[in-house]
Amino acid sequence: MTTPEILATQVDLFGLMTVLGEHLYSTPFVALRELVQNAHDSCVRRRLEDPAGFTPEIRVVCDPAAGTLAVSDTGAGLTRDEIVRYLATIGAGYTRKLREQHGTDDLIGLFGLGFLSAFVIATRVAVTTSSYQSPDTTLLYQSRSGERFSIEPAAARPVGTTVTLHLKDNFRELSDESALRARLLHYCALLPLPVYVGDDPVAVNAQPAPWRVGDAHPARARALRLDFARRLERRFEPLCTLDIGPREGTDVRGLLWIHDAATYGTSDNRNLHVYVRGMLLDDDARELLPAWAGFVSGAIESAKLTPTASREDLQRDPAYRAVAAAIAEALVDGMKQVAEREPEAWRRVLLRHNEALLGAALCDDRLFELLADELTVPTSEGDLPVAVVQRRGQGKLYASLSPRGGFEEVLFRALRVPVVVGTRYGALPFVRRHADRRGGTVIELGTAAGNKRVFPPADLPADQQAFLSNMLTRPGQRLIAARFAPAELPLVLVPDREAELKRRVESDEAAGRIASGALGLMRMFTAKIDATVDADLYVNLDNPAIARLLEQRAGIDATHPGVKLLRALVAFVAGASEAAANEAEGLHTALAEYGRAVCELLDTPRPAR
Ligand SMILES: Nc1ncnc2c1ncn2[C@@H]1O[C@H](COP(=O)(O)OP(=O)(O)OP(=O)(O)O)[C@@H](O)[C@H]1O
Repeated sequence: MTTPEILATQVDLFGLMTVLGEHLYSTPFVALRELVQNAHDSCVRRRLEDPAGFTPEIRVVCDPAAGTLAVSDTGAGLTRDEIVRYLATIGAGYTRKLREQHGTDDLIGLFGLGFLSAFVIATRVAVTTSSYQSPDTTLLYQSRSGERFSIEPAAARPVGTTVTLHLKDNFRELSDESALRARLLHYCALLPLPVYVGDDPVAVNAQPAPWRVGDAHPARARALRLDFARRLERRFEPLCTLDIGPREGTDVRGLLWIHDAATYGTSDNRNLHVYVRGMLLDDDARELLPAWAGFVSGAIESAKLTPTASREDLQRDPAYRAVAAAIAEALVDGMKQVAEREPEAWRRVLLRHNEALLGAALCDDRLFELLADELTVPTSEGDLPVAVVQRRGQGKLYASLSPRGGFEEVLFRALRVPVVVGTRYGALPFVRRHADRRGGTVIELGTAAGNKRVFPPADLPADQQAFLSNMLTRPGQRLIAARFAPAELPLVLVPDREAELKRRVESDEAAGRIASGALGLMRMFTAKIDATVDADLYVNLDNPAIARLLEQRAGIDATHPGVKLLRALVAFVAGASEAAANEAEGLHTALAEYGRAVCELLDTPRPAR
């Protein structure tokens, strides 16, 4: 048996850097975050190991002319041995050891990788450091690629560390102070230690997170929250804020805000900043917000969330799910509170996000209860609350499923009853839920069941039925005798939507528009549709003109001006429907017939009164 050869795995540092720079982090700029985080951890270390007279401070200074960026801290510093063992050893760090020793939750570093990301944005990295363990010694670490490095004595400095990056050309914007400040504001908003930029005496994170501030006057607390939201929100003006307070089973705290910009039902402008131990981990954790909350942004912190190695994503573990559940709860509770305490803001929320809220109310029963009387649904008479639609429909909620104004419009405009536009986002399900919860009947116009309710059929002897049919219908129309309101409306033509579809699918034109496979399938379906009737003509027996027509039927034929006028009316009401919209010819004939009938009536001497 031969002894196996034992070899050490080689690390291609250049390859590893490419993975880090291009794949592990969403943007190489997060190197800045990593350096600030190291400075923070170093201050925590000093507080634990050498607290006497220690004032923690982190300062980030840039020099646009030189293209450099330097992150300084007053932390523990590093000895020569520590530089080699921790700073320059990938996957190792003192931070992890410190956490294990002290069981502290304050430290951020975990993986021993972060420092490496500096080489993704810098051509050269220089670190001057003086350890509290040997304050008389200052060392300079330098490296171009992270692969090889030098250590040499340097001019004395106070205990602490300064990491200077000579930025690559494409990352030079970090040497611009305002760009730097904007990024730091996001990264460090919740960091408990002060982070200064340049020689500014005020820290970028001087304003504490609102949920960490003790009891403030309600108006001041509200202003603080809005101010915090404004600083973090990049796209929208915050309209109002909602607190995420402590809840059982999770440590999540934070703030949500509703955008002061209109959304549609399907708009998804969700955004969530997630901080873990004060550092921004994920600036787009939208999945933690409920899917219906397309109009909400926020910032949260939780020490229970575990970052993935990229530290820009979160592990989808039970803690993650608990945080998501707590956020959803807080959002619903928060909306209730805004409704109660901030009527002006609430009015704006409803105005801006009515359509999205229709969808939201369907996803959460408590939201439904909150919003049922506040939201409006689109109707033929404009946007109206469901209760109003119901009142004007005398207890019934009429909804149309047709995308364009059809017979429903003619009929219901005559009745002055609003019809819900059932094809718009959330409208019909919301109305149905409303009827379920608050009572009421939804009548879906255009469906067989709906039509039966709107036009209750009436008995008519066969000969009278045949007479009306001969006088008023053209081929393809079926006459149905009915009694319906308003009595002033003599007839309504209701196109058969399935027959309409059959005609469209089977037309030559469709062959060009629909992929042939799909067309074949659709034709199999439409072949079963009886298209001999393409519209039902509901004739209103309660209408005086129809009643008179029936009374005088013995002396009337199709040339009678009264019949011509009614036939023209059929064409006019058909004109409002989609099917007939293309039948310009039919409308034209009807207009001519209408004109002739009027002339005949004018020419007929009126009986003396
Ligand atoms: N500014 C600093 N002051 C003192 N020590 C530092 C500093 N920066 C880095 N170090 C040391 O170098 C080690 C490695 O840093 P690195 O950023 O690579 O990893 P980490 O911070 O431990 O973990 P993570 O990859 O999760 O950030 C740290 O654990 C710390 O011991």
